Amino acid sequence: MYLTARNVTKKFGSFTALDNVSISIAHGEFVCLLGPSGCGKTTLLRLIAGLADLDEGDIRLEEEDLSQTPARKRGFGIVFQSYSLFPNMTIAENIGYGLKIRHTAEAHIASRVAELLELIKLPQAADKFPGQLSGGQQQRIALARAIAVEPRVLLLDEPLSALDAKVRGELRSEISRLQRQLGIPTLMVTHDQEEALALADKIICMNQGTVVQSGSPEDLYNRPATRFVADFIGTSNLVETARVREVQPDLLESRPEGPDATYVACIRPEHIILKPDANGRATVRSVTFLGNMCRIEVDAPLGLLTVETHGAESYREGETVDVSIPRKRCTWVADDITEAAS
Ligand SMILES: Nc1ncnc2c1ncn2[C@@H]1O[C@H](COP(=O)(O)OP(=O)(O)OP(=O)(O)O)[C@@H](O)[C@H]1O
Repeated sequence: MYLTARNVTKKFGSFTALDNVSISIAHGEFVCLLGPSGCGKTTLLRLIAGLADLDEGDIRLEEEDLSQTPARKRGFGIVFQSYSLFPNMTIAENIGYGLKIRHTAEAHIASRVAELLELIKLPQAADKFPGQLSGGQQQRIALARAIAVEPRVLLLDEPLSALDAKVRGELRSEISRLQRQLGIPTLMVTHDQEEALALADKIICMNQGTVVQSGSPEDLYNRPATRFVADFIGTSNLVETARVREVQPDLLESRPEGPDATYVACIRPEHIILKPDANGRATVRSVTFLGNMCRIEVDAPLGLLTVETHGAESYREGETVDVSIPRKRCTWVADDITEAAS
């Protein structure tokens, strides 16, 4: 592994913000730290950046212990949520800043800045000031400034969250393209699961100061380990074991051993098959048209289910339908919420 954080613990007074967290990033990998507000993502990023000290554990870059290396010597590029450009410097001066403080020759700075402006598709912006650019453009400049010095790792802290939806989508593609093109190992903090699914090679899902699951976007979506992950990433229908046993016992075949309270069935909305059926045992409660699909709430023997359909079939509120769930589409997840409560 290229960058590792091992058994990292960080406390603020008596509050444990990170509890024995371990993560790793491989060469060229794009890793997202994903989790709800307050779970410790930013704290972990700041420790890796060297902007705060950890209480226990270590952070290594290719086995080199970084504990005594100050932030500016780590050779990392950082982009924050707020664009944090220097308002009184031109765009060219902003991008070249890191090179200038490293005493790079002026001619080299100028050519590197021009190259980066091309790369981020803002070749005309060199002599402008940050205030003359849109939020999305400023964030691209912040990105160019971070990569100007050829960082060993790129750290992104919610870089898209201050932007409106359309610009966010564009910049998301831009970040993805740049990261792949340059191959810089990247760690991005986000609370937006869609963003993490779209960008990451690996998602590290966190909750309450711990890592709850990490893996590829496909792994986390298709094989969530816990109720928390199933709920946080995408939409899930979660059904208690006892209810499954009563209504559709064949779904129990893939269930790991354990008392009823330890696992719940997780069924994704797109895996439920609806059929119009006057004698069906389920009733459509609501239908929401979302353009490329319909989201339908159905009162079914398994409970209130959310179903997504892409088909031509349309449904009306109050209509009786048949609901079926293919056995292999049911995943069993650990009921961490029950465990925590008991
Ligand atoms: N300097 C600090 N002093 C005291 N508590 C802090 C400090 N920094 C962070 N915390 C607490 O540690 C917890 C984790 O904060 P952190 O900013 O890492 O969360 P986050 O997952 O990045 O959330 P968000 O998405 O809201 O930024 C929070 O409960 C926060 O209040």
